[in-house]
Amino acid sequence: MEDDLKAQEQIKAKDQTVLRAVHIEREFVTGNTTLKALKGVDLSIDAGQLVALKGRSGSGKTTLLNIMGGLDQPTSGQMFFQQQEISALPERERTLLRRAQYGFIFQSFALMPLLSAEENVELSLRMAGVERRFWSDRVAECLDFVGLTGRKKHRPFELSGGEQQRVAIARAIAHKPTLILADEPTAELDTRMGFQVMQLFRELVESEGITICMTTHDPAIMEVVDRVYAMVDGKLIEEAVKKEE
Ligand SMILES: Nc1ncnc2c1ncn2[C@@H]1O[C@H](COP(=O)(O)OP(=O)(O)OP(=O)(O)O)[C@@H](O)[C@H]1O
Repeated sequence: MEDDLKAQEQIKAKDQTVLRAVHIEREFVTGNTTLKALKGVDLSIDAGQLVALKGRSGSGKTTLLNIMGGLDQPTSGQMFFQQQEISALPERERTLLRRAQYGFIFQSFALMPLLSAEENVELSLRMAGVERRFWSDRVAECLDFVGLTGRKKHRPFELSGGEQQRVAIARAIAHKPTLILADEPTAELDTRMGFQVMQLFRELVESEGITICMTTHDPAIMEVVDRVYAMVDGKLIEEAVKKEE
């Protein structure tokens, strides 16, 4: 009975739309030139999906990711996180929503250089307002998940690129976000380390039901994701995903 309920809940969670873009446009005005980076993007991302945005440099991927995360606002159109229109929220509410519900991962890891791996992860719990008594267990759990328990006292410069990105993943998941936004998370890594990061993403989606949206240039990654969108001329086009049976 309990298992049935749990299964039903999982199906329900899968049906939910986590992120919805409605005709998003974004213009950048520099001097007397206006650049249309996004020209009407419509997109819907369901819970528990791993989604990739690809496209050539300058095609608008980061711009879209920033609007998805409430870090930037569209010139027109709407971005919804679950039922809430994040693009219409005042700055302070957007920040609170972001801290509680989102995890961010960047190409260059963006760890605090003077903090150890475990202190970097702990910082995200502190920022999300998680009670202090939960910190140490949750930090240990997240570092274990990314396979870095043995490196917890190391600072970023004492870790490899792949290890730093895994600390960044532990930091992004520590407060149990609904959605992770990752901007070129494997771009600085070699093929093997990039693959490890993608395996972790897959595991997060499968076992934790986290939704992940990432930008990438890497064609190899396309085999691990559920959906691929190509950014072409400021618009998104969905591509067929080839998956091995
Ligand atoms: N703050 C800004 N002011 C002016 N123009 C900007 C700004 N941010 C981005 N742009 C322009 O918008 C376009 C889209 O940039 P964006 O960073 O979203 O591309 P991208 O697809 O992420 O590229 P890359 O793969 O190189 O990271 C580019 O032409 C860029 O120069």
